[in-house]
Parts: sequence; C-alpha cells; structure tokens
Amino acid sequence: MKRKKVLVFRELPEDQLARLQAAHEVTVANPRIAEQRSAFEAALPEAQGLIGSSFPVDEALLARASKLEVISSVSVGVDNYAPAALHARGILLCHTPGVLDETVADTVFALLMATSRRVVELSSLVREGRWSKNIGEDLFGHDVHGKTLGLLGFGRIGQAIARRAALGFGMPVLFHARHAVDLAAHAPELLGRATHTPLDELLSRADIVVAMLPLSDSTRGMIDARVFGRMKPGAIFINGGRGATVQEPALLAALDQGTLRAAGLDVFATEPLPLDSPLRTHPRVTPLPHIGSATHETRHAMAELAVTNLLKALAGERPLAVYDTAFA
Ligand SMILES: NC(=O)C1=CN([C@@H]2O[C@H](COP(=O)(O)OP(=O)(O)OC[C@H]3O[C@@H](n4cnc5c(N)ncnc54)[C@H](OP(=O)(O)O)[C@@H]3O)[C@@H](O)[C@H]2O)C=CC1
Ligand SMILES: O=CC(=O)O
Repeated sequence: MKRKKVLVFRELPEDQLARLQAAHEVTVANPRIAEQRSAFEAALPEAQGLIGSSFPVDEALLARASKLEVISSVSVGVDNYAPAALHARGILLCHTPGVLDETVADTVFALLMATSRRVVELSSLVREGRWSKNIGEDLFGHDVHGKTLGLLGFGRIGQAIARRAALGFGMPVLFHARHAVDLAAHAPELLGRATHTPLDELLSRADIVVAMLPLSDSTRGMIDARVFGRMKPGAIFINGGRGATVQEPALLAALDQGTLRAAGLDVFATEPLPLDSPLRTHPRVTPLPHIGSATHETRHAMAELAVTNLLKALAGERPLAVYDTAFA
C-alpha cells in the first residue's frame, strides 16, 4: 500500500506511534507546544491523516488541509471538530467510544465521593497540621449510599455511572436524555433501578446531579441558572462531560447562594482552567484537570483504537468507530 502522510498532533504511546510509522510517513507536532507549532503548520497542507486530541481543528485549519482524508480523534467527544465542514468535504471523523466508559465512570464516582464526604478538604486539614481534635459536625459529610442520583445524559458513560450508583451504592437513578432508552435491551441490570425522568422533576428530586453530556449546539450552556434554581437545596453537582455545557457564572452563583452544597468538576469552559477562575479556589469546588480517562490502561486502549481507525481509513477500509458527521 502507498505510504501516506500522517500528522500526529498529540503524543501517542511508543508502540502505537510505531504502528503508524511502519505504514506511513509520520510527523509528530503538537500545536499546543509553542516550539512545535511551525512544524504542525508546515505538515498540515500535505497531511492525509490527522490523529490526536485536545486541539480544535476548526474550519479555518481544515481549509488549509487540502489533502485530508481522515481525522482520528483520541477521544470520544468530538466537539473540537467542525462536523459540517468535514461532511461537506467527505473527510471521515473517527473517535474512541466504549473503551473509556468504565474509567470515566470511576473518575466521576471519585468526584461524587470526594465532594459528598469532603475528602480533599479534610485531607488538607491533616496535611496542614490542623487535626488537633476529633472533627465536629461542622466538618461532617453526607452519605452517598441510598441517595438519589440524577444523571443528565444516559449514554455509554452515563450508564456506567448508573451501574455503580444503583448496583454498588443502592442509589435510585433518575436520568434525562432526549430519546427513550430501552433498558431491557441495553441495560437490563438497571431495570427497576433507573428511570427516564423529565428534567425538572429530576432536578427537584436528585440529591446528586451528574452531567455526562456531549458538547453540541443543543447542550452548550444548557446547565444554566434555571437548571441550578430547580435543584434541591443542598444538592451536589458533578460535571464529567464538557465544561461549556454549564454556564459557569450561574454555577458560582448557585454555590455562593447556597443552592448547591458542593461541585466536583473534571471539565471547564476553558481548559486549562485560567488562574483567575473563581472555580479554581472556591472552597466548595473540587476541580480536576480533565482526567476522566487518564489511566495508563485506558489512554493506551484509546490510542490503540484511534490508530486502528486511522490505519483502516487510510487503507480504504471501514474504521471501527466512525462519528456520523451527517447528523451532528
Ligand atoms: N471528562 C472526561 O475526561 C471525559 C468526558 N467525556 C464527555 O462525555 C460525553 C459523553 O460520552 P458518551 O457517554 O460516550 O456519549 P453518548 O453519545 O453515549 O451519550 C450521550 C448522552 O447524552 C444525551 N444527550 C445528548 N444531547 C442531549 C441533550 N440536548 N439533552 C439531553 N441529553 C442529551 C444522549 O441522549 P439523547 O441523544 O437521547 O439526548 C446520551 O444519553 C462525551 O461526548 C465527552 O464530551 C467523555 C470521555 C471522557
Ligand atoms: O474528554 C475526553 C473524551 O474522550 O472525550
């Protein structure tokens, strides 16, 4: 097969880079690193395949990538790409659904436990030498087991979170999504334990609300002052999906006005989180640096799937996971 030109725009594990290099001419240049930006710019016009993540490949960049056949994202979320422009030019968009579900669900659960039981705050008390007597009620947390979980988004990852909550922690699960979900067919273990619930009812009943939504035109800014205002006083909010689904000033107001007890955030509207963001230091926010899938095992599995997708696409074969840009 003819060797093609591949531009890797975020580091890949060595063995996966080697698979690409065995088949194609590969340039590695991460445009988020200033010293690599010009190599990225130089390789882009010739690239037939792009692989990477965490960098917006927008219409302006695509316009300069005149030979491009496929983008293989090392992520399940595809909000960094311009689906309409890709569709119009017949450029394939591949992603990594499925291989990260359990790991991201673990991360969300870690945030849920940390916020409810005040793990980071109380650990700091020990580390900073402030543990001088038994803690009192003012520092008690709240139970997680048995509480009602409200899930915004009930896809692959949402369902993995629901399994942990319902089967491991005895939590009734309410979920919100636009389409009906056939639990008997897709998640029989959640039958009788998870219920499709209108948004406002979910918000008024859930003790913990978890957002696990993709970023799209329909979800951008969806979690706004109205949504926070409908939540139970003292609710906990966790975002494991995308930062821009939340209106961050409304989140801060809900925390400051006491509607929300705490928030656990793996994602932010701007990443890395700007130093002057009040969310960085807010006493009732547990922020994480977008680590949902960041384990050795899962990041490797994602890279492997993304490389397989790219190799198949460049060989004219059907990749394992193509994102349908026609309906984006
Ligand atoms: N923090 C991290 O590191 C990670 C974050 N993510 C993020 O999580 C997202 C979800 O991943 P995954 O579970 O695989 O995706 P899926 O496509 O499997 O699930 C998405 C869910 O969101 C629902 N949804 C979409 N739009 C709306 C809307 N407007 N209103 C209500 N519900 C909506 C969908 O249902 P319906 O279409 O019926 O509305 C579906 O239930 C990714 O797109 C990514 O952005 C993913 C991995 C790691
Ligand atoms: O945010 C991570 C992803 O895979 O999407």
